[in-house]
Amino acid sequence: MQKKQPLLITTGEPAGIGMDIVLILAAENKLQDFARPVWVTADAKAMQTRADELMAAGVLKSCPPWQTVDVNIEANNFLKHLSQQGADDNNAFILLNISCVAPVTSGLINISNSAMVAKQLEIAHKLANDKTVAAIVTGPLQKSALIEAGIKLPDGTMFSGHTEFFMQQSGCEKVVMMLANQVMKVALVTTHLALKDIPAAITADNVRQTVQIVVDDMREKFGLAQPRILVCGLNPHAGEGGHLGTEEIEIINPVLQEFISAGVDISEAMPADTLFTSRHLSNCDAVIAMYHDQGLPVLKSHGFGDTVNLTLGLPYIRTSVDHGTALDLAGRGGASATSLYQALIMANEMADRSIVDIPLA
Ligand SMILES: NC(=O)c1ccc[n+]([C@@H]2O[C@H](COP(=O)([O-])OP(=O)(O)OC[C@H]3O[C@@H](n4cnc5c(N)ncnc54)[C@H](O)[C@@H]3O)[C@@H](O)[C@H]2O)c1
Ligand SMILES: N[C@H](C(=O)O)[C@H](O)COP(=O)(O)O
Repeated sequence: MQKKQPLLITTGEPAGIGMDIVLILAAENKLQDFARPVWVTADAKAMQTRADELMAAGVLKSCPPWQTVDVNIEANNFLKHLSQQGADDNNAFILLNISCVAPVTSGLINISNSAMVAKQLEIAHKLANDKTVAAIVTGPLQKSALIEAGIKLPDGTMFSGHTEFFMQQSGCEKVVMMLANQVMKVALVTTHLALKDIPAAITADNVRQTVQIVVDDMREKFGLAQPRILVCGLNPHAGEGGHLGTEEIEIINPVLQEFISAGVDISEAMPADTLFTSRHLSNCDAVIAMYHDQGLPVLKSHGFGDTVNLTLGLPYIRTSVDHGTALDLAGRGGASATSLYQALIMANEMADRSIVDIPLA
């Protein structure tokens, strides 16, 4: 029987809950809900230790079955490289082993292991870019650990997140971070920026590229022919007619008018405080917010744990959990795997909708 391409999960920071949530889904047989193999990047020894800890904590009744293979990313044919190691799909997942240099302690960051986290992202990009895997589903990483370890983005600037890493590694000029749950979808014009740097990043080009990517991907990835989009202003009361800031008048609205004239169902800049009310949300498919903490706290207050983070505008599918490394919970229990499960469902649906899905021989 021909199989579909795998979903690849990166477990991210080994001291965080990335491995815990994979093990929880595997133990509940939820990784088998997709008609696709599931591959997981992690350190094999650390995964076994984490499973032992979770069994001791009573979170897992037994150790879920997985198969470990070593990763040679330089292999011309990655599938052949795996099959030469006897990889098969009779287990909950295939663990692509990427070794940590230092022992892993649950809940305790060791920046010596940050290179292993970065390696997971490089491997994920390569396998998604050459269509060996159907989609990347990322677990949480600790941005500060990568920064403190001296790991940079591909362009040599400070590491700031998966979104920026995959954008640069793919050679994209712009991608869009969107978080989605049952209540709303929120896309951001700017991502991981200090608050003081945001006004300068709200340029006509940035707003235009963001709207275009959101419109295109709402059509392609969510199957909405005419998405209804509402846009937040940058300033309180969307600038109060220019008395509380002029970005709406000078930058944001002229760009939005271009889209309105072209027939896109999009608002002008609206006061963010009242945009996020049920009257408006019930009549829109996506909100565009100007910056991270304008949109995400509202969204996460309506479904933290059931939200998916996705990157629009990439040449491949990437979804992610909505939470961070939760160091306080790693190896102890209490971590919910629901966001990872939702991220897998969304990635699988997008891959099924995509025409690039190639059956494996
Ligand atoms: N996808 C990602 O890679 C991602 C996303 C958000 C934050 N982060 C990073 O994670 C690190 C820690 O960030 P933070 O402390 O702000 O956020 P966090 O999400 O790690 O933790 C916030 C709170 O939520 C709880 N929590 C988080 N995930 C949970 C889960 N699955 N189940 C139950 N409770 C959960 C934690 O215990 C904590 O109390 C930072 O370095 C941040 O940059 C990474
Ligand atoms: N902004 C994301 C959130 O709050 O969930 C998170 O920092 C992860 O971002 P990346 O996917 O770019 O790592």
